[in-house]
Amino acid sequence: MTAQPNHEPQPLVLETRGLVVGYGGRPVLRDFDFKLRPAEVLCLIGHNGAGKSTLLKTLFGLVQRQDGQIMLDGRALETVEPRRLTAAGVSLVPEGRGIFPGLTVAETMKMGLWSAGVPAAERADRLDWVMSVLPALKQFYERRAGNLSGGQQQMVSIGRALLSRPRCLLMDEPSIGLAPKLFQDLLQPIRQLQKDTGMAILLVEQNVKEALKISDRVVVMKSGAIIREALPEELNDNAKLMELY
Ligand SMILES: Nc1ncnc2c1ncn2[C@@H]1O[C@H](COP(=O)(O)OP(=O)(O)OP(=O)(O)O)[C@@H](O)[C@H]1O
Repeated sequence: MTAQPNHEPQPLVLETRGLVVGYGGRPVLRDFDFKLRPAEVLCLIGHNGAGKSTLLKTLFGLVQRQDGQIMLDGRALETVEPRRLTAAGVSLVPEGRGIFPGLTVAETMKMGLWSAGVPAAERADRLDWVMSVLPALKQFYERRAGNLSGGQQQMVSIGRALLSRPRCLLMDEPSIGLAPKLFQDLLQPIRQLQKDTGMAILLVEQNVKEALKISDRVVVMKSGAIIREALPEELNDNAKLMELY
């Protein structure tokens, strides 16, 4: 008997069903259904205050949901907290970079290896791997993070998020404060890594024009709801984007 091809669709990397999240009793996301597919770069855009960061933080367990399900690889998670998500291959590049200005890049990475739970015997190789993805890190490795440019700090933040070798990367406005050229310098290596490894990326961005260049799918949010799903090429002229804002 010949083996039958497996037609089972791959499970979604992350999914929410009926998600409800808010602050102090005021809901931000209501009955929110969302899907992140394997090996895609999904760009999440929308007005300030639409709830994009809230979604990312909730998916990573930094904000607690009030109701609904969060599914990882098709299975509902009982507890959603950063350590559990990191161990399962999800990593977050937080809004505002989240780096300690007084630490050198080397110290930041050392701490990152520890908090990602990388076994001591694998740490040197893991660092080498991150440096192979972002070689520019070597140029300022011994400098204090607080003395670096915005683009360099963002590279440190992304490098730290890669230390766990994630298969799913959540990025909250990595381009904030960066010129378009810097955006591409920073994110093209991540796009390449994503293509090489099949990693899934959820990218929240205000810099829509640059973000669309490296995205496979776009979701537009407004006031806590998804108002449009599209391919990047469907939104690549300003008029179409303006309709959504
Ligand atoms: N810690 C918090 N406490 C209270 N309200 C909050 C908190 N964080 C966010 N909010 C509110 O929740 C709503 C959604 O905010 P969120 O940061 O998720 O939006 P966003 O789409 O990421 O916007 P931005 O692009 O401005 O970051 C906003 O009204 C915001 O004021």
